[in-house]
Amino acid sequence: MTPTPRTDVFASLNAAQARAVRSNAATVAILAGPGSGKTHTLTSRVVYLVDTLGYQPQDVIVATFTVKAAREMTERMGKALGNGREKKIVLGTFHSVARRYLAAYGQRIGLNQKFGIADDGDSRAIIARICKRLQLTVDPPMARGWISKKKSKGTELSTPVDAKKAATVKGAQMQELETLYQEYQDHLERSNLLDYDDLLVKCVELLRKHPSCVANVQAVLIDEYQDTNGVQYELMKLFAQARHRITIVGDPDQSIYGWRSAEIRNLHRMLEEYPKTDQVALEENYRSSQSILDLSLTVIQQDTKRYKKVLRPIHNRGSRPVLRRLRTSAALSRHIEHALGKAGMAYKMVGGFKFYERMEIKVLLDYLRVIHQPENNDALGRIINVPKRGIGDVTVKALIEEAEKSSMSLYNLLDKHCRGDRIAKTKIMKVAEQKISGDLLRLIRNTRKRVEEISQGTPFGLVEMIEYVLTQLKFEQFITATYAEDHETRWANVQEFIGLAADFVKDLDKLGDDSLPEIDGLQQSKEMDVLPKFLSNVALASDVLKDGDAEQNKPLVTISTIHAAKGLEWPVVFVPSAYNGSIPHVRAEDLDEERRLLYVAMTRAKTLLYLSCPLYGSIHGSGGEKQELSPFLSPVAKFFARKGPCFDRPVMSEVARILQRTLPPDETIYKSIPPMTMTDDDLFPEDPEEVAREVRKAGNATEGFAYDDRRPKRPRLYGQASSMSGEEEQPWQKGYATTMDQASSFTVSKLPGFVSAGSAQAALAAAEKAAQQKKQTTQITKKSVSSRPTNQRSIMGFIKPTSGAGQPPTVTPTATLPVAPTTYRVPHLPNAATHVSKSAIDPTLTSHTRGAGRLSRPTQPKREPEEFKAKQYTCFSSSPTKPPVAEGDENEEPPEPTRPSGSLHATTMNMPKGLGGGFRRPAGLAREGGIAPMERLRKPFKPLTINRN
Ligand SMILES: Nc1ncnc2c1ncn2[C@@H]1O[C@H](COP(=O)(O)OP(=O)(O)OP(=O)(O)O)[C@@H](O)[C@H]1O
Repeated sequence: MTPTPRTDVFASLNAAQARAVRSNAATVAILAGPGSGKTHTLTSRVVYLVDTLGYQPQDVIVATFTVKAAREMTERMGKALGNGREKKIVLGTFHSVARRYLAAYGQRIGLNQKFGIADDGDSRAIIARICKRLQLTVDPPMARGWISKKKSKGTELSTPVDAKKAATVKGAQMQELETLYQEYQDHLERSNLLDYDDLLVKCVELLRKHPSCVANVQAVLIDEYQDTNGVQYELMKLFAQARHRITIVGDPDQSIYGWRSAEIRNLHRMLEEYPKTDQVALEENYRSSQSILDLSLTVIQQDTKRYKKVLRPIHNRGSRPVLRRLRTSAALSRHIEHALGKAGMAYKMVGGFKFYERMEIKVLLDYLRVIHQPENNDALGRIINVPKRGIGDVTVKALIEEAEKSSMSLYNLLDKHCRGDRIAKTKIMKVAEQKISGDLLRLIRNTRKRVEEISQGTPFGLVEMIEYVLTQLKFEQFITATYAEDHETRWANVQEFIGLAADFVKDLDKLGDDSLPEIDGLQQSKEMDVLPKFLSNVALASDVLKDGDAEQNKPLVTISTIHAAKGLEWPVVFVPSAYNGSIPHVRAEDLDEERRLLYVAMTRAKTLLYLSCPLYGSIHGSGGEKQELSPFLSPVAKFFARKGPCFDRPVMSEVARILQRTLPPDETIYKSIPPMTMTDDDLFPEDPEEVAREVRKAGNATEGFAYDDRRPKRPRLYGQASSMSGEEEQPWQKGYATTMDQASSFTVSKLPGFVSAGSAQAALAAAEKAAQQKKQTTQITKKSVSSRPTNQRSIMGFIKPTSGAGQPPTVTPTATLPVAPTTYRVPHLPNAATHVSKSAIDPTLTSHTRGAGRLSRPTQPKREPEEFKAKQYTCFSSSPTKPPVAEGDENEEPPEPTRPSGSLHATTMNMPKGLGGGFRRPAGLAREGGIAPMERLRKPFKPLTINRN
């Protein structure tokens, strides 16, 4: 078939990017800083390999770090390749590509083709149960981390760090860990389950023993290479074993997954193992303003051991990044969500609590898992009493033990027993028989039977199956009876789940079958059912594009963990809680990784960057004590502005220029701002302490006086309509799409961790319906021979820490903002359409006062404590205002705040939850002091925040 007309892949590439794309070397390493177009270059290389060199798309493997990156690449390649050729590329996360190989060829290494995936929750539960049963003294979360590290290290790498760590695990404890490891593996095997690490380990085993499975592979390309771990490195080599053609892109400065066994040394390994690697350095940053880039570099350059590299901004200086001292600034996403909800601004949550980890969704998924794989004892154990069937935890445990003793699956044991074949004649079995024979087994049996009948033409797809299960279980009644307070929201989640399943089925058609290409003489097992594909997608999806929202391109604020923000970009970025204890996190083991994390956060911003640090912490997070600015920021704090820019025309023009968008007329920009409203960043004082002192001096520090750092009675700057979303706006369109072209929508997870407008709508509808029902009824229930040209710097700059000679630091350590060399180019982008409209303010807007300088501070009105108390409010990055500390009383215990502080990033200690790790989870709706669910549900645009991490 003749490919359809394609776009010129080189049109959107600079010289270095183009060189990387057309490199003839077998191995190519593109290592560059943030925003330099690594992902864009990698994608373009795939297009070049297929379109120009004529590689068959199905002979190319592309491994990305997230599901979202995989989708975006597919989309971009689709536009460039045409004829749906992108669907044939074997593209996905390491885990999903490994799963595809195991599904197709796993039987060669003895895998049952119908293997399931044990997700994090499953692994945690299995380990905890073994620890309890064998009375092990090891901490289950620590043990789980140990097992995962042992698997993800790969077989080729053993490091001094690991040896040192192993020495700290004493003899007896090591013995326990080994026993636990063995038991855990045995259990997974019996249940025909593979955990995430196993997917990679087993795929390594398969490809070592059966290289023929990848005999067709012409090229392997890896995104975000700095975050690959040992076993992923081995897998990369094995994928490429036929022709050894590998292209990697990465940035050591953005290595933030050390806590998940990522090996920053994989880069050395690759350059040593493939000495002829063509190294390409990309030195231009297309994303951020010069000021943002310069300040981000001052942060990362504090790490003297890092690989230095050049990164030049192509954009103008832009507005100076802001570092705000606020009296309080709660990192808890809940406060931010609340403030956004209050302002009527739509938002989405990324990297938080996973959608499919919500109880009602988990239960449904477990039913589907048992239907697909009845031998999954864990899943069956979890649903045996949901909805309630009168079987307690002790009985469930005893039943699982009984099944393990009888060397059969719990399902088979119960099934045989209830059919009269009484293998185990225990009392437990009798109890189980009485309580479950009626519905559970029948439901599983009937559903499986219906699935088998599909081949005979019965329409019983995934959605029908879910609906059938819901009806049989009377699930809505069960939700209503069990979760009295937030049943509408939970039922709305169930509706959302059905919608996601429907989308998945549609996507299978749209994105194509993910089966592997046929290789001559090699037989593959084919996955015929949608259910196993859906289940593995759920288990492997960490963040997926929600097509609906992308299509509607809804403007949304994104609240995200820093880890989940990796690879993405936004016009404006806020980083709250930049204090010592939050970043670096108080429990962090690797300070350099924490610094890199802050660097990743800062370099996501295109035009405006705000960081904030609270003066005081919370009682739970930091004992209510005075907070110190993050040590990564304190040496460079003087370079930041103390408050944000005033959004006057010059600033807005600069923003438009950097974003390469047309600047809308004043009318559009300021239409939602009430007359006489200032666009200065004066909602909070520059120095909250100074204000407090002045207020006290003025005699307002009366007993019990609550200091308020808000300006009195200031109209809101945001309204229902955002200027960026104005209909008149005509966004600049590039001839290609990259990572962030759909910034406002693509981080919306298809399955986990998001709150979509659909869900909110469904919740509202459900709330309404429930309210009506209530009225009527009563309650129911990476050395090298370089081929690089002379004008390209060596990539070895990444490997050898330099002393600075020959590699001028980007930022000069003076108290003025680092000035860019005059050789910096003012952006010249082929498609840039920066039209700055007339400079005069539209006459109809003359009534708007936009502040141009420092404003005099209004006098703080004297307030009575009770009056203040009643007016406390939560704003973006703020927790409720605390009462003042009277002079002389600074050492006194501060009053207890109402909310604990938390951070929106994971640390080296976040993985083992039992060690106190894990993201702090904002309270659920039902938590005391929270927002009443019904009240939230009744408000339009009121987002849901239930059970989110
Ligand atoms: N040659 C180019 N001309 C214009 N814009 C470009 C070019 N190359 C990349 N960009 C733009 O720069 C931005 C960053 O690109 P990309 O996401 O590929 O960078 P990256 O190096 O992968 O970033 P990070 O490491 O931070 O994830 C994108 O908005 C992309 O459109």
